[in-house]
Parts: sequence; structure tokens; C-alpha cells
Amino acid sequence: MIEFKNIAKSFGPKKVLDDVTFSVKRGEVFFIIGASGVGKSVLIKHLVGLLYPDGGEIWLDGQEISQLDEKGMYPVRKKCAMVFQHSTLFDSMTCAENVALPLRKHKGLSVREALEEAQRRLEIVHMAEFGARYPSELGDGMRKRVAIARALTLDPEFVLFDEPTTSLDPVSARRVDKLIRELSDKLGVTCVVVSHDLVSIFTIADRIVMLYKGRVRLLGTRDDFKGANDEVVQQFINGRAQGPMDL
Ligand SMILES: Nc1ncnc2c1ncn2[C@@H]1O[C@H](COP(=O)(O)OP(=O)(O)OP(=O)(O)O)[C@@H](O)[C@H]1O
Repeated sequence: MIEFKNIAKSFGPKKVLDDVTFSVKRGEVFFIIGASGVGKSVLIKHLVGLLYPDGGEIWLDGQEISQLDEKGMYPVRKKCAMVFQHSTLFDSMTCAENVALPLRKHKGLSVREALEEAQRRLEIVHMAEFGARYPSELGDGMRKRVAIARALTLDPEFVLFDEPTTSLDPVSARRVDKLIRELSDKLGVTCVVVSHDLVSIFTIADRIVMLYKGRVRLLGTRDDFKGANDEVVQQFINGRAQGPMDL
């Protein structure tokens, strides 16, 4: 379980997160949504020690992690992997070698063992037959799936996705959605997804939190969002230009 309690974060005079409290349950596909610049990426970066809050607490499976030093963050990063918005694959390595890299580094496997394990991760993301290809030979959607395979190398319990379908064509985007759902349904991985892709949100989310003006505006299921009696929520989920939202 992930718990954000009263998280506050400013950059200089700019207050991005004011008082954010919510929790994510084990095994669910949980979306964090909200307008551009509302602090969605900032919030998830706190979970892997890329940012530290000015106030509040972050609990991961009963451990308070917001004050851990670099060394203290190692086990947290093993448990909680992040898939960044832009591909961070090495172009000079094949897909299998990219996935094998963390296995060699963190599990001390031989080259051959790591490549075999990498192949198993590529199977999970339906990319087994592309292990010998280089990232530059693949489209964005396939590269994203390889990046997800690499995030799975240390068998994380939580995977954080920063806008996983942004800039993908609709078919590739839906394949990534399906994969995220499978990670939760088949492997029990807790998936936290930052997104404003309304199709993804209303296809695969178990629960959704909407951030607005540094706070939680609504937390609930897809049906809670569709039926919400809140003009700000309705404007956002219907993608309307006109309405009460301050951007
Ligand atoms: N390291 C940083 N230093 C200064 N400002 C930052 C830093 N990281 C984020 N910000 C600011 O915090 C605000 C929230 O950024 P964040 O990337 O979390 O937005 P977001 O909700 O994920 O938006 P988007 O949907 O556009 O990605 C932005 O105004 C951004 O400029």
C-alpha cells in the first residue's frame, strides 16, 4: 500500500502540492489525473526519492520513506520501479541487452543468465520475438513495452508510469493499456499511472485521483468520476474548453 499524507511541495515561490492525501491499494491500477502542471509527475517522483516533500509523509507498505537517504532508498527502488515518459533505452544495445543490464548489475547474473531472464521479461510484455532488435528499429509503442520489461527486471511490487501512452498512436496506446491491466491482473503488480489519456483512464483504471490546485479534488472509481456532481471534474473528464477550471 502507498499512502501520501498531507504532502506539500514548492519550487521557490511556486507551491505545486499543497496538502495531498490519498492511498493506493495493493494490486490496483490507480490513475493520477489533472491538468498540465498540476504536479502529477512531481508527486510520483517522491516515491522513488527523486524529490523530497517540504511537508507530509509517504508510507510504502508500512514504512515512512520520505526522509530516507540514498542508501535507504535502494530497497524502495527495488520494490517500486518507474517507467519514464521518454524512452531511456540505450540505442547501442539490443532490446534483450537493455533489459539484461539491471539484472547483471543488481542480481550479479552472468551475461547468459541475464539474457535468458531478460527474454522472460520480454515475453511478459509480448515482445519476445524482438529481443535481438535495436530500439531504433522499433516504433514508439514497442520501445515503451521494452522499457516496461526493463522496469520489471527486479520484480517490483509497484510500477509507476509517467504518461505511458502520450505520443503513441491509438493502437499502440491501447496495447500499453492492456499490458498495464495484465501486470495488475496476472502478476498482482500495483500500477500507478500518471495520465491525461481519457481512453486509458476510462478503460483500465480501478480507481482515479484528480489533483487540482495542489489538492485532491476527487478520489474514486470510473463510475464515481462519470457521476460526479462537480463541474471541474466534469469539465476535465469530458475535455471541455469552457468551464470553471483555472489552468
Ligand atoms: N525540478 C523542478 N524544479 C522546478 N520546478 C519544477 C520541477 N519539477 C517540476 N516543476 C514544476 O512543477 C509543476 C508541476 O510539474 P509536473 O511535471 O508534476 O506537472 P504534471 O502535472 O505532471 O504536468 P504534465 O501533465 O504537463 O506532465 C510545473 O509547474 C513544473 O514546472
